[in-house]
Amino acid sequence: MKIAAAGGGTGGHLYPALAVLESIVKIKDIDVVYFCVARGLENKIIPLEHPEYKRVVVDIMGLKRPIINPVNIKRLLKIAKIKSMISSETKECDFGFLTGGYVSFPVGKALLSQHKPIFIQEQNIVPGLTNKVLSKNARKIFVGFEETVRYFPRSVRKNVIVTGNPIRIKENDEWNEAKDFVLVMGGSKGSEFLNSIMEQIYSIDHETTFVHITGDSNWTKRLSKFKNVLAYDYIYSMASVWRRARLVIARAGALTVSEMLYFGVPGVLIPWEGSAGRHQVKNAMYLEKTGRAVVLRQKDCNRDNLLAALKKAQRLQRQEEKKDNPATQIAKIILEEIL
Ligand SMILES: CC(=O)N[C@H]1[C@@H](OP(=O)(O)OP(=O)(O)OC[C@H]2O[C@@H](n3ccc(=O)[nH]c3=O)[C@H](O)[C@@H]2O)O[C@H](CO)[C@@H](O)[C@@H]1O
Repeated sequence: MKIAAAGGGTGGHLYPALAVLESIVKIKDIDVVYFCVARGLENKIIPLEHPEYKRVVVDIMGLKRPIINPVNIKRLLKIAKIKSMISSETKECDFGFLTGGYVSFPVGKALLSQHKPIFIQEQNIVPGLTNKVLSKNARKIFVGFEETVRYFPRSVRKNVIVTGNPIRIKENDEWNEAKDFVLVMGGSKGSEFLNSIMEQIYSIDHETTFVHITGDSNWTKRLSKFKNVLAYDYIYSMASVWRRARLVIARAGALTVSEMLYFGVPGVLIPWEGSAGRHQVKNAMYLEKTGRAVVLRQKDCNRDNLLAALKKAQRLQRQEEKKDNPATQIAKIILEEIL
């Protein structure tokens, strides 16, 4: 059997897909065909970590927001052009697992036109456009949060299953450069805003150990001059990092938020206000409501307010790592449906 998988551009779409695919393959020997965005993170990570997957590179770009934009006509025409290439690849596949992002749209459409079942997974509290459209014909829709269900059309809600977001735990994930530190991360691409506000904190806090993922080699060099800061462009073994962290200061991408809950690490969230439908704000608010984070809006985020938020977050206890990974549950449901 063969599965057509897509979801990428950023880690927030890619890692949940990998977590589920790895769980599926553990149970049943299925070949994976992964549709990658040419400039997406998946096009870099998959050859490194899953050279056995067939990689199909799709050269498209996401639609600009707001949707009514002349640039989008050109982008939609491009999607139409590569339709036949995608269809000839999905012809070989038996079903699809899609985690959103614009590449999932043409792949989902191609599978549906060939009458093949698709399964989708939504990470954010507010679903993305691709998942909302594809949900109408999806066999099952897996969501990270209970609140997400009401954002799907009434007619498809019976197919929505609340599982929590799949957590990617890589085999041989063994980062051990530090322990009991404050992790700083701006999602899978880093955040210029977090990098620069944290530089102000580092210039006065010389005691706390920080592990800071910058997403940018210039920032890594610049922040490495502080003795108590371990700066990285990117880390490939995040499970071990989470297991060793005491607190986190981060953007509120769905996977950051879900990993905080899964690994039991509390922290300060400064949501990226530009996210579609302001979904990061909703992700962050959810975590604050559950008592696992202090939320600081970017407009209020200066050095002193961030220090105060950090102090407040220090009162939140670290919790035990969760035992059940939603990735396993999703894999089992898909296989029950397919086999
Ligand atoms: C800028 C942007 O478009 N962000 C979106 C993107 O998140 P984005 O990928 O930026 O961030 P997320 O927090 O959702 O996920 C990041 C993922 O990358 C991993 N990681 C991160 C840094 C690193 O060095 N190594 C590493 O493996 C994290 O452990 C996590 O699994 O998709 C998410 C899920 O749809 C959305 O909620 C975000 O709003």
